[in-house]
Parts: sequence; structure tokens; C-alpha cells
Amino acid sequence: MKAPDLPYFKMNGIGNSILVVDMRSAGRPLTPAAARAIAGEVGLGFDQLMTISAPLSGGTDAFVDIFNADGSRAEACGNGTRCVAWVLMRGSPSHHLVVETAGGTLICDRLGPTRFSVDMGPPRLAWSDIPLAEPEADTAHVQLRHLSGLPDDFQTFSAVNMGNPHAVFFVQDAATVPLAEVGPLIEHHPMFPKRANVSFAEITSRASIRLRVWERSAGATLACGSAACATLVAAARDGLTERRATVSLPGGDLMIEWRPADGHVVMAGDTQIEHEGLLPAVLWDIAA
Ligand SMILES: N[C@H](CCC[C@H](N)C(=O)O)C(=O)O
Repeated sequence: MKAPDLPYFKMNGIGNSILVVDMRSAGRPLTPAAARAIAGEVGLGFDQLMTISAPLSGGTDAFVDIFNADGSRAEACGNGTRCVAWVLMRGSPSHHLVVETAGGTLICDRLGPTRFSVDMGPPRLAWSDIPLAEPEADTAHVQLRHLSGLPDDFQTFSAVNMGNPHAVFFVQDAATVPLAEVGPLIEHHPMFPKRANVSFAEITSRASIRLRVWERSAGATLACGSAACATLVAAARDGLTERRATVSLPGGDLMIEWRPADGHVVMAGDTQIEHEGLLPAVLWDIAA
């Protein structure tokens, strides 16, 4: 049976470049090689590609698979999930959506025409959940061992899993962090068996944080929603901020709350559609 052309939506979540592909009529999943081809030869570059498939579990509206530009999979993507919410709710009176990802179930609510919140669930903080390579009693203050030559700011980090692994470093001045130099060193450090998304956070008040992120398998991005969530958790855990703060990334602001009532982390922010089109069916024949 010939595969159909599939609708795509080139979007961004405060600058985080997101490609949403509606695979509901495809009947088979996208392969990592096809994801790489879409980013490469096809020329639809992205930080993350989100594919929408039919729901797998009861009580959910869709299953979403998340690819980084190198074809690897991510378990969570906050900015991309808001873009998926825009695609699935457009033209519909619905204001509420439940999507399942490899990292867990995410609840999306519409706050305005292009503004959505995502309940990212509770953070996981045990060393084996991050995961870290070795037991750590205090995941809020982990020493980055055996990595010499880094400034003092980069010796201790807070480890948080938001569906995906994050290492958060608190720094005096986020703007001057040499992201492209230290990011890959930390991402690939043997302490992180699944590697890590790396955040450099500057506390600017009890309710505001400035953040720059080196994303696992994507590099420096203008924004990363799950990193903003991980950073707020790390900051509140250390008493540096309240449990609700504005996190300012190069691409814009996210409002993050670590809700006391249920321990879930909720993110709110804008989305933008750049253009939409059809992806040729031939891509679906690219082997894994
Ligand atoms: N930009 C995404 C996260 C991508 C994380 C990905 N790079 C990984 O491998 O975990 C966000 O808004 O949450």
C-alpha cells in the first residue's frame, strides 16, 4: 500500500525549533534515518521533531514520539509538546489534551490562541532515575569528578529527570558561559550513562532565572522547556527561588511552577507557527 504524504507544521516554542508531523494516517512509525533525512536533505531543520500517532493508552488523545536532529530519541520535550497542543487543538473548541510520550503522560491546556501550559509531571530526583553512573546520596549537589580544566562555576551540579536527564549548574553570569566548549564535555561525561541536557542558570531574583542550555543531541538551542522545569526544581530545592519563577531563555520567557499540591511541574509559554506543508511519502521508505 502506498504511504500517504503527511502534514507537517514548522513551528517554534520561544525559539526552540520544532517540526510536528501528523503520522496518524501513516500506519507505521518514522525511522531515525528518516528523521535525520528530514533535518538534512529535505532541509526542514529542527531541534526536535514530534510525531503524532494514534493513542496507545486509554485516557490519552495521542502518542508522541520525539526525535533530536541526529535521529536519537528524547523522552520529553516541553516546547515541542506545546506545539503539538497547538496542532491538535486548532480549529477545535477543546482546551485540554492528554498526550503520552516515552517519558510519561503530559497534560496540555490552552491559555490563549497560541499560549499553552504543559503539566510535565513530577521530577524524579533519585540518582538511578536521572540516571547517574554511581550512587549519589545528594543529587542536588553532585561533584563533576574527573573533568579538569573547568572553571569553579562548573564543578557542582543539581541532577533532575523531567522525563529526560538534566544537569543544572548555577553560575554568576549565564551570558559568559562558553556553551559550545563546556556543553559537549558535560553532556558526554561518564557520570551520565544516557548523557544529559546541560543547563547554566543565573538566579536574578526569588522569582526569576536566566538560563542557557546545551541540549543532548541538539547542542545550543534558543530554549528548552524541560531544562527550564529542571532548573526551577533545582533552584527551589536549594532555596534559591520560590517554587514559581519566570525562566528567561535566549528565545523568550517560560513561566514554571513546581506545584506544591501534587509535586508536578507545570510550564506555560507561547508557540509560533512558521509554515506548514506535506512531507513526501517516499521518506517513509527510508530504513531504520
Ligand atoms: N527542547 C526540549 C527538550 C529536548 C531534550 C532533548 N535534547 C533530549 O535529548 O533530552 C524541551 O523543550 O523540553
